[in-house]
Amino acid sequence: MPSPVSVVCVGMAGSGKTTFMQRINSYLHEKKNVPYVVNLDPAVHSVPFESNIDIRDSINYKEVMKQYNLGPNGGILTSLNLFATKVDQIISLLEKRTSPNSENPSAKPIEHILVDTPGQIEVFVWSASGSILLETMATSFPTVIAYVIDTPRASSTSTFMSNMLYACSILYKTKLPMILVFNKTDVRDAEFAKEWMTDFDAFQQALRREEDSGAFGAEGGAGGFGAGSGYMGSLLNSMSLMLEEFYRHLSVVGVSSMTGDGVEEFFEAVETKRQEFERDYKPELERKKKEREEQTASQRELELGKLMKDMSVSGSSRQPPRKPAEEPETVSEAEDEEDEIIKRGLADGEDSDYEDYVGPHAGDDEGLSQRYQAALSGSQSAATDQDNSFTRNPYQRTVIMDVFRAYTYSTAAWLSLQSLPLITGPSMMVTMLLDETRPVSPMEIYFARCLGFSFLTIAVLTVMLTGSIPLTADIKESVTTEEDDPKAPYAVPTLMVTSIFHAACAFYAYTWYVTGGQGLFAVGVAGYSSIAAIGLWCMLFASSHGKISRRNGADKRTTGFPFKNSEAAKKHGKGL
Ligand SMILES: Nc1nc2c(ncn2[C@@H]2O[C@H](COP(=O)(O)OP(=O)(O)OP(=O)(O)O)[C@@H](O)[C@H]2O)c(=O)[nH]1
Repeated sequence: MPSPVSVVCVGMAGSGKTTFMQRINSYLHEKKNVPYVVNLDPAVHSVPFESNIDIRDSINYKEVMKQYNLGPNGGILTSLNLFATKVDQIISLLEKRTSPNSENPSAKPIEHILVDTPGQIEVFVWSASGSILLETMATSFPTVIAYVIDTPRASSTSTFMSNMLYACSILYKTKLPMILVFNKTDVRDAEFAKEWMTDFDAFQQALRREEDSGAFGAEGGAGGFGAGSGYMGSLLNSMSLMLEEFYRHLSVVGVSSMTGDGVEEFFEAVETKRQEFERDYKPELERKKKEREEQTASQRELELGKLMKDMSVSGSSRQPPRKPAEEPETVSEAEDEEDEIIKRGLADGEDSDYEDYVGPHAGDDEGLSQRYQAALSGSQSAATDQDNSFTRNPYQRTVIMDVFRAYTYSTAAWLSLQSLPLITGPSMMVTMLLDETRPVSPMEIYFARCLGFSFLTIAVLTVMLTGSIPLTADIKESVTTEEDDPKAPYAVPTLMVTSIFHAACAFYAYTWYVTGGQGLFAVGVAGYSSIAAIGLWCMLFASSHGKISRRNGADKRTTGFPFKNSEAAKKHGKGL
């Protein structure tokens, strides 16, 4: 099955992009070929179609303007920049939504992703964030640019040429297949434009006609700025010749977003361009992607080498700091200098400092290098795997799981510690806790032992339910607190219940300590509250319901800072 094609609509303000998007969206719905719609225009007040991803849900354009003290264009640009930081999430969401539904294999897969862009075309096409969004999209899906042109306004040779130059610049900037959509054909037929693009003489004649009638430079031949300028005429002439080659790379369709005329033709052009993308653009994109990956890998090698060298000289703290005037100017200079420092350090016998500093692994460069390699390659592969983003930072996961295990073991140890005297010497324990001197009743002994056994049971259950000690030798990988980790589904509930238990016991022991003043209760307060604190930390950082996102480390209580998106909040409130 071919992968879904992404259609990015760009065009000058008022050319009819949004109306066109609405038309192609409803056309696809009619054909029972539901598209996935993305709105990247943060400034649009309302869109006449339902968007699956809307920039306005996460970014409040007016707040951005206010907070950063920007004008409308700066506001749009900054909003796009902020949104571009989420490009990984967007692409993985698109990939997930457009992949076949395993739960419902008969459901028709999504074949089109429609993207609406801001009316300020240059803000999108010429900004870094626009490039990032487009490039990332194109590496995942065949991507086609639909450049929407206001046909009635392009009916004079000069506005037509301006539009073509703009289209040409977009083509060279994005390097993606492009379809010219002459919109509003219900007002003015696009045949003239198609003719001008294929027949140089026809354009020449139109130019001459405009010059002769003194209507040069205005739509519909009404005269205008620069009318009759001979220089402009000859410039347009030569430009039309120059653009001939460019026209050959384009598909041209006339569409009326109002009546729906030409939409079918547009989708035929999309299919042609999709095939062109697969044939001509994809290999080039993949070549570039590979090149970038190789570059990143070699850069990493270089950094690793430098890191190893840094480690080699890290013990030489007695080296005088380098003067600013001695700063190396090139990478090779810097490397030569580092080699020099290493040699000097070793000659001075400073490798003993280094050994002290690095510890037992000193000299085990290969092993160390391998460990760094593993850490670095781990972070690289995770960038493409959004849904496993918890695995993005293996170091962070290890730390979290270590604390989690420390919690479960200390819970088990603390409870076992209390259970031991209760089981082995119940009479002694009861006597210690009695205010009066009297023989201990059998009932008291029974309950004291029962309490001891209960503590021991909770201790065993805690380590088992959290998977800290797996029940089967088949579990080779360590257990996580992931919701979808089948190895320990009760890990998080056990964490919560036991943490509440510790907190309640700590409070109870505290009240007894305050009223009775017995030192044993103070020990109870210290023990229970310390473990409860670790449990709380685990609930915040290790649990799936934590307030701190394990995905990106964001604190969900302050995500609205510095500006809260009240519109999105309202929508979520309504369950939209
Ligand atoms: N007659 C006619 N009018 C159209 C057509 N398409 C759009 N319009 C009108 O053109 C105007 C601009 O349309 P929009 O869809 O808002 O244009 P846009 O490019 O999204 O505008 P910005 O978001 O401001 O850049 C509206 O008044 C539309 O009704 C069409 O095919 N025929």
